[in-house]
Amino acid sequence: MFPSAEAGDIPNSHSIPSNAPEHCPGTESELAGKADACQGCPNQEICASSKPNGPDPALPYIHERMTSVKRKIVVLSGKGGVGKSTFAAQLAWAFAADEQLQTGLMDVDICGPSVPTILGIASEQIHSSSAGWSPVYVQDNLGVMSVGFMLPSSRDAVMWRGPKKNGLIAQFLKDVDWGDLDYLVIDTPPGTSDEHLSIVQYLKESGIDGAVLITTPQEVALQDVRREIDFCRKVGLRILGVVENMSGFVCPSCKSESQIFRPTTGGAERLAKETGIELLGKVPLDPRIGRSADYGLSFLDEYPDSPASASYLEIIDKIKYILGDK
Ligand SMILES: Nc1ncnc2c1ncn2[C@@H]1O[C@H](COP(=O)(O)OP(=O)(O)OP(=O)(O)O)[C@@H](O)[C@H]1O
Repeated sequence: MFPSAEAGDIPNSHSIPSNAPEHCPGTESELAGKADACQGCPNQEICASSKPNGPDPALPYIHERMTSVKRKIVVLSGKGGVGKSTFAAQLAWAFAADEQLQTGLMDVDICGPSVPTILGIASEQIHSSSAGWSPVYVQDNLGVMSVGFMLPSSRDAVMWRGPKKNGLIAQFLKDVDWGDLDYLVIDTPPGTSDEHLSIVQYLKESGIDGAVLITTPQEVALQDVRREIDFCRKVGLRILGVVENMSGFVCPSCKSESQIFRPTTGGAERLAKETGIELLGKVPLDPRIGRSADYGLSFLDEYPDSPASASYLEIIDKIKYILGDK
């Protein structure tokens, strides 16, 4: 059985102050307070005087484990509820549709793990062996790891502060026996918090291939995506592109499309132009996506001919193309 989530190292947390300049190296960096970007920053003196902690002892183990993962893709969103976990699941399912490809899905949304439900494996538990913790397998070539598997029930809340969350993420990266993976999709909580910084820090050496940003068309969601873009740029995380989710409603009967979020529809297009980031595509609002997720079924398999499936597949093809895998 799975060892307690309490166990393991508690790595250093690091942060970028909210009033940090562009290209802030972060308070844990050896360059804290000393980089060009720090000149004139109100935090410069504090950062320069605080001794950076030594390298995290988990890093070499993480690097060793991650050498057997070819591609690591992080799924981000500024706001909650925009469909990030649903997209991460479809992405993993689509990769795994090719039997030759080994895929992992890691859910680091520690306080709101929805991946086990979306993949229909919420009642599963994690087992450990001498090789590490075994992911839960949805099918032979699709393994999943989530804090959701460690909770007694889906009603139980995880109330952890940053260092404890970081400790679990380090364990997911170094102790999970993913085996050789072609793709590791990492689902994150909304916003830019400890979990995101940990992932970036822990995978710095092995490298993250890119981030996919999910948004809905409303301006409030787009504002948060701008912050997410700023975060990615500050930490040097490559952005593969933006996906506009719940973008219009296609009636399943008459196939006509209604713009639910008028007049802000098209916001992701504008944002993409404004920021020079690729708009990977738009996924329409389709109530069957929510139903499939609630029943733990792959929407792509259930409704392969739907406009939403066509959009998902087009977006996933673009991601593969950008990564040079197509
Ligand atoms: N295109 C879509 N059409 C209809 N429903 C959708 C669509 N995308 C996602 N949903 C539904 O919207 C809800 C929120 O999706 P999801 O849990 O993936 O969001 P999230 O961004 O990961 O949220 P959080 O970060 O707060 O966990 C779910 O019920 C999901 O089934």
